[in-house]
Amino acid sequence: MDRKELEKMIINRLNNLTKPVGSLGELERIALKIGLIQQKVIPELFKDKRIYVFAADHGVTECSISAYPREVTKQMVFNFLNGGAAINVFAKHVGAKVFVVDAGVDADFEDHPFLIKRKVGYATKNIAFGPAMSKEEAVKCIQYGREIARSAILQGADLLVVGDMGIGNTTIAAAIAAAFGFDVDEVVDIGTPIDQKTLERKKQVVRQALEVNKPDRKDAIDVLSKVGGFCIGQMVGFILEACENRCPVVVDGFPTTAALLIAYEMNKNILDFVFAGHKSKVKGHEVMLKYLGLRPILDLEMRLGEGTGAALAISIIEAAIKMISQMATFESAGVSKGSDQT
Ligand SMILES: O=C(O)c1ccc[n+]([C@@H]2O[C@H](COP(=O)([O-])O)[C@@H](O)[C@H]2O)c1
Ligand SMILES: Cc1cc2nc[nH]c2cc1C
Repeated sequence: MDRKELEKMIINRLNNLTKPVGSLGELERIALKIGLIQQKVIPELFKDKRIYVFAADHGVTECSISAYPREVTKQMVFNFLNGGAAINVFAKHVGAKVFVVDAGVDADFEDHPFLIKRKVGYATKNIAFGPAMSKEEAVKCIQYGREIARSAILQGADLLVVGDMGIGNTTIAAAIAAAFGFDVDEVVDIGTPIDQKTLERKKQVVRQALEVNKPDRKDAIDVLSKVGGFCIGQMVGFILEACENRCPVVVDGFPTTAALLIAYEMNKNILDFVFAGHKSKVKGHEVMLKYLGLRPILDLEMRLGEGTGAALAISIIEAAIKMISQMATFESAGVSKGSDQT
């Protein structure tokens, strides 16, 4: 069936459910999007929901731009694997599994069933003084991310959430946004709670990173290698591969959306498969989402990362699927149609 025809059939079903036309607002748009992804008028609930938290360290932490020390990245990886982090609690709440990817944490880890080891380095170089990584490393990151998504889908995953963990991630995300032309003042904000002086330094670091590296905004790999990170690069590949295989992806906050920006530069067709799980409290996030034309599902003033906002949004996506698949129609329930019915 062609896309236009399917879209018409889904909208027709939505309008025939026992509710005034359009009264379930965004839930109706979510149901339509999932139907188009699954190519079904009545979409199915997910059978294998997975959250992948990409962790890595950044050389830019040398510039003291975070409220927390670098070793928190490694410590939080242990916390994820032990089930004690917010993402573990929310994942359980929505019935999803959590996988942790070591994309470039400054530590070595023992094997663990939910740890995927794809270390590209122990940390990137400091973007304030030169490129974060080589072009080869950037390409490798994307390839690793693609492999992770491909194997998840082959194993049966039908909904993927992308989460991030890395001290310094909000500086890197802001540098990526600025490299694509967003105003530094618009995208540099508090990530972990820092004082005004540190915030000014963070802005200065981002400006310096752009001056020193001169990333070419038309070349996504150039942006990734110069001002990106190992976790960001793997998220780029992960998002691309999921979307190219028609698997819905839910992005989380500011760092994961910076990865989406790069992925979008590489393939402009991916957004039909992407949901913005929430709007982060970090101010640059809203600007990026507007640019991408994505409406966040939740707005809970969260700024944690790890995939937490996206994980919670799963329950809304599932409610939208249940709405279109389980509600009665005017005909089946014997309810009179109003003048708003088509
Ligand atoms: O997702 C967000 O919007 C978000 C906003 C602020 C902070 N974070 C998380 O906090 C860490 C980065 O904070 P920072 O201050 O070190 O850049 C990193 O692990 C992110 O996952 C995440
Ligand atoms: C404790 C802590 C947990 C996090 N989870 C994601 N980013 C984080 C940053 C810190 C500091």
